[in-house]
Amino acid sequence: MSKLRVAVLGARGRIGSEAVRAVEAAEDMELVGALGRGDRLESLVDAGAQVVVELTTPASVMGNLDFCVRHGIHAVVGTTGWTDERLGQLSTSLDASPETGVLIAPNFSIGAVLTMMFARQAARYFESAEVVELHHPNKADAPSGTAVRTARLIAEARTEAGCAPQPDATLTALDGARGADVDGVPVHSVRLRGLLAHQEVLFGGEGETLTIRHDSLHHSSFMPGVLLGVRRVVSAPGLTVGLENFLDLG
Ligand SMILES: NC(=O)C1=CN([C@@H]2O[C@H](COP(=O)(O)OP(=O)(O)OC[C@H]3O[C@@H](n4cnc5c(N)ncnc54)[C@H](OP(=O)(O)O)[C@@H]3O)[C@@H](O)[C@H]2O)C=CC1
Ligand SMILES: O=C(O)C1=N[C@H](C(=O)O)C[C@H](O)C1
Repeated sequence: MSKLRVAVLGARGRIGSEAVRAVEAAEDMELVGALGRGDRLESLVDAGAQVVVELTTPASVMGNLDFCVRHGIHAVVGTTGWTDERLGQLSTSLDASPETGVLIAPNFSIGAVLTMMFARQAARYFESAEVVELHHPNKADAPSGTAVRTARLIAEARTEAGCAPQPDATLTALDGARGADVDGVPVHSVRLRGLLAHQEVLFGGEGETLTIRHDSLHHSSFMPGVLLGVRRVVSAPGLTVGLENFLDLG
């Protein structure tokens, strides 16, 4: 069987360099490109890349994906910064290239994906829900893409179930004391030397709380998800948001 021809964008970054090693080690893949800032995207076409793994910055990702979609190169995207407007823009460009697949994965680690799924499941049963994400201090953005996605899934589940808005009678004395409001769910960001990527989802009801916690302790935690995304995106045309769509979660 022929190997999948894969290129990594952001190849010298923290997660990109790990992805380069993971693709090189995968028996069913061939690394045909490892691009950093300033490298020519045209080299992806010259190298015959079938799938790009996009791990750059929110400022670069849209331009890179525009190029990939226009050239029929599938993409597995871990880069953050996704708004409804950006997703709409990407969907529109995919309409013109209907055989191309793009996976946006807010988090590639299986534990983080399960955290999001469990949080969505729990959301309707508790009056209160808050998300605390904790990351290394070099992270480019806050809140994390994972935390925003988690909060949105919680909010959607609560709306579908007809839940009332969360109780909160606090008068805040300082801006930011209650975190960022993501569709009615407070999201708090911690940046601390020594950490990598961590998240707690806190639920509260009458006389009880539930905490779901996930810890990524090394960038290797994201690699099985990256490789799964690469293998599956080639037969998933259009836009897929969330690695859970490629997992059998029962
Ligand atoms: N979905 C997931 O599971 C995960 C997602 N992420 C996300 O991935 C992204 C990268 O994170 P991280 O590796 O920590 O960040 P880094 O800053 O370590 O890496 C980003 C890399 O992208 C390079 N870059 C910037 N613009 C371009 C471009 N146009 N073309 C090619 N390369 C470019 C940067 O180069 P230079 O340094 O020269 O600017 C840098 O080497 C973030 O959005 C992060 O949140 C991270 C971990 C897991
Ligand atoms: O920048 C990181 O490190 C990470 N970014 C992603 C996010 O913003 O959710 C995924 C993971 O949390 C690591």
